[in-house]
Amino acid sequence: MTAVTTTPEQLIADSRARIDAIDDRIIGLIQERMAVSSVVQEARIASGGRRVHLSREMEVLAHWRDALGKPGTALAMTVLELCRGRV
Ligand SMILES: O=C(O)C(=O)C[C@]1(C(=O)O)C=C[C@@H](O)C=C1
Repeated sequence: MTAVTTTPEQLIADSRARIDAIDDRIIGLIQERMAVSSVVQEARIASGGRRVHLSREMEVLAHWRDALGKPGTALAMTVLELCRGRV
């Protein structure tokens, strides 16, 4: 069997490349979420409703908090702001 040695520098560089790739996927998913969220908001506005739906936002915040703890709530608030603007 051949031992494969990795230097710390190589491990860090490889891991950072993976992190950058993961960040690109997260950004892509957020952009996709923004587009879907716009569809919902525009449909609601077109039928006489408001852009913001607070009880639904509470469900979204709870979902993120349950998965990621308190920082998940802060992250979800930022995601919601990206999706519907500032309230
Ligand atoms: O689910 C909705 O009703 C949406 O409009 C989507 C969404 C979201 O991005 O999650 C955006 C604005 C609303 O205030 C609530 C939630």
